[in-house]
Amino acid sequence: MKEALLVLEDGRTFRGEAYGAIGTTVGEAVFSTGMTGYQETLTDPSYHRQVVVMTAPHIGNTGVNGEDDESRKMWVAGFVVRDPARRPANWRATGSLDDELVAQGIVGISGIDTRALTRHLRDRGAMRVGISSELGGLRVEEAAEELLARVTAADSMTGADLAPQVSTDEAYVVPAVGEKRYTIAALDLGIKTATPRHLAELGVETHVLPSTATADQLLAAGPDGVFLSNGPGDPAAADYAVEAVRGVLDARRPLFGICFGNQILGRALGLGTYKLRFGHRGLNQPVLDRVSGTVRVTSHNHGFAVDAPLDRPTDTPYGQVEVSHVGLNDDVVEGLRCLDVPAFSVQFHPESAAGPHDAAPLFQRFVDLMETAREQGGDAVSAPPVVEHSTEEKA
Ligand SMILES: NC(=O)CC[C@H](N)C(=O)O
Repeated sequence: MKEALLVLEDGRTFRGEAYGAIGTTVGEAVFSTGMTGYQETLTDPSYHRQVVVMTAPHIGNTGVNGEDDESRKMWVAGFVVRDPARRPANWRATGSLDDELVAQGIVGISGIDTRALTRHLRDRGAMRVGISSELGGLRVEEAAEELLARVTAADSMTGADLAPQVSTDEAYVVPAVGEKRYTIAALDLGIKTATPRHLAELGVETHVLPSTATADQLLAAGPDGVFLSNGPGDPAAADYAVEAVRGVLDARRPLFGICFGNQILGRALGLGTYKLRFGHRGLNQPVLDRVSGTVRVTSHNHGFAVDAPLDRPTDTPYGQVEVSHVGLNDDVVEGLRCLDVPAFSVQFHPESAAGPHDAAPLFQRFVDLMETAREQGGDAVSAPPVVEHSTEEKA
């Protein structure tokens, strides 16, 4: 076993064993409470520059497979686990997680008391961290000191503009499954593969455009709607996306955003965003859908949130917006619904990769909005329809 070290920016140090690629890495320490779905987590572009601590104690049990990647590669800056599986066992497995981490150069650490580490992050907040498995014969104290210097020199997540680093360089199209009924433009701020796949099943052809696409570029092909994806970094740093969204709102095209997209819509409307102390990352976050009165158990991965009053609609240059969804653990804004333009968004993940399917009907809500726009002809459409979908529909 090769020794490895984890050092948090406040100096707290954990000793463990090298896991995945040998090396040194720094990033923002965050914890995910998902019991499953590590492959989707590792390949979710929203985790770019984050070192993910898994609270589930056994990781790697089902290995990796050729179907569950959410993008072209693993994006996490580092991976922290307690007890890696010694060998994978699953009918879909094509390899072991450990080998895949090595192949993709992801530095990890195992044998960590992830409960103690998570409690520390929960109490003190997300912070910068370093992992190193190249201690170079130094005493642990010396190695920890060296690593701490690298951690405190690293960029913080606040103010980080990361979407262009993960976005596609070239536009591409994901065709509809079966008959094509709608065409949308998707702003790729860090899109996951499951998203266009869900839309495709509803007859939607998705034209994925790079993160820096302008409103004119998004609207060039005359799409039925515009989609804003999830993505890494601080929404306060993505002014180009805010500008693009304002152009889409001006054009009154139906618009749906998720996660980073929710934050960007919020900013486009003039709302602020702020950094949560330790964020929401996991698969079982309860969210109240205030429009339908339903509680949905949802998949989350966010460290920032929109700042908006919960008790009344807010006046914006685009009319009024109300908070449509609220996190039941902490009253964080989890969704926005414009009342005077055809736009809405959620902070969580209806593509549910990984996670429960409770929120999948939101894609249908986007389709309903595009259908209404088509029937009424652009300008007449205002608020997204209030629809009560049963959770079985998509399960
Ligand atoms: N999954 C996401 O889109 C994350 C959005 C943003 N980077 C945050 O941390 O809040």
